[in-house]
Amino acid sequence: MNKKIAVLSGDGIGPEVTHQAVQVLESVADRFGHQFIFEEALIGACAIDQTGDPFPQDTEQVCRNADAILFGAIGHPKYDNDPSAKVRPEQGLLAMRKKLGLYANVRPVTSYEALEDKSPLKNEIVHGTDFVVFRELTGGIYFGEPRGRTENGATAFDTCVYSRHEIERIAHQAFQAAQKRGKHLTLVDKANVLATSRLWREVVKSMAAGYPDVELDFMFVDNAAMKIILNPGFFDVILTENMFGDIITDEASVLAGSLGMLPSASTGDSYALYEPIHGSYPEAAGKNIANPVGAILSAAMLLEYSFDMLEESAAIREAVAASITEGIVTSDIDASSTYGTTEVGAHIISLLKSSVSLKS
Ligand SMILES: NC(=O)c1ccc[n+]([C@@H]2O[C@H](COP(=O)([O-])OP(=O)(O)OC[C@H]3O[C@@H](n4cnc5c(N)ncnc54)[C@H](O)[C@@H]3O)[C@@H](O)[C@H]2O)c1
Ligand SMILES: CC(C)[C@H](C(=O)O)[C@@H](O)C(=O)O
Ligand SMILES: [Mg+2]
Repeated sequence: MNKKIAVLSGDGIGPEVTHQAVQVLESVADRFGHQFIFEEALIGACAIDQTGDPFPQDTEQVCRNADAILFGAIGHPKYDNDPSAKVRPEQGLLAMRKKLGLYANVRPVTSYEALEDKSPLKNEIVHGTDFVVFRELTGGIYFGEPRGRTENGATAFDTCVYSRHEIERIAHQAFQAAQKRGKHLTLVDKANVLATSRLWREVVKSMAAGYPDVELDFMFVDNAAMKIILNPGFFDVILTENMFGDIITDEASVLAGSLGMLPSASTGDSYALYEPIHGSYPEAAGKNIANPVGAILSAAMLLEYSFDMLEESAAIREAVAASITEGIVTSDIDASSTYGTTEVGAHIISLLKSSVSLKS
């Protein structure tokens, strides 16, 4: 198959981990007889430096022309530490999500048996963790208007807005995912306080009759933050709004071993983008210590979701799991490890090659 992939590496560790994901995709193409054409484009702080715009028109066009988009991470301390900055890297990411209509962010959370002993949590808690978070990505407090400061600057305000339509379209996806998995959907919200959460509850409840085989329950986000760590086995599919989903998935990454482990798919009606859930981890940039697994597993999601290449994506997941079992991991997973980003990526590729040649 011939496919065009837009590659937006971004800032900090973004280029390092994305490079490993691209190498993995090249290796898949080689072994399975596909042709992937990669087109790079700027986003985030590096785009501001070169064009003044965190999501330039050229980048948008590259995304629209591609069959799928692979994204790294954006963000730079010079903006994080300057609250008065008018243009920020994060605006590029948010503009991209909004303009491309990427409303459903799917974040799978799985634990690895080989990492249970290294977890700060007890083995029996981490063991068998396997749930997926459907995070709404283009609404809520991230985008609501009005937002800003009063004239004298003494007060700031953001607005959380959700419409029935925005809730329904992602809720259908979460119900359908639950039907294919453990048939259990949990809506995480703050309906005891927020009007938007009460609308989420009303809409999702009204849809439940269409999915009679799915058990639906509701949990307040503060309780969910605790239960995810205490009893992750309770969860199968979590559906939640934009900001709650952002926060609980960083927390959930502890179950997988590190924030560097979790991949995601950001999908809409016309485009799909794949991104590790972590940020640009500026302290690690250029040091060859970032965990590339979240980016590599995002490439596996890309093959599965956008290209329907199930065998290819499974091969990547198996190679990642085997590499972890062999202890070839970065230092965020095992502090005594001497393997860096490139060594872990190269090892996953070597496992991928040998597993494919064994099968053929
Ligand atoms: N999607 C994105 O592009 C995205 C996501 C989150 C944060 N950010 C941006 O990234 C910058 C840094 O933010 P932050 O420090 O809060 O979040 P971060 O995700 O970059 O890093 C937080 C911590 O997670 C760990 N970590 C993250 N990725 C890792 C990896 N691949 N391997 C090993 N450990 C990893 C590190 O301990 C790090 O200190 C900010 O500018 C922020 O706005 C961007
Ligand atoms: C950088 C930031 C805007 C972004 C978000 O909050 O969505 C990030 O944390 C993420 O998880 O992708
Ligand atoms: Mg986040």
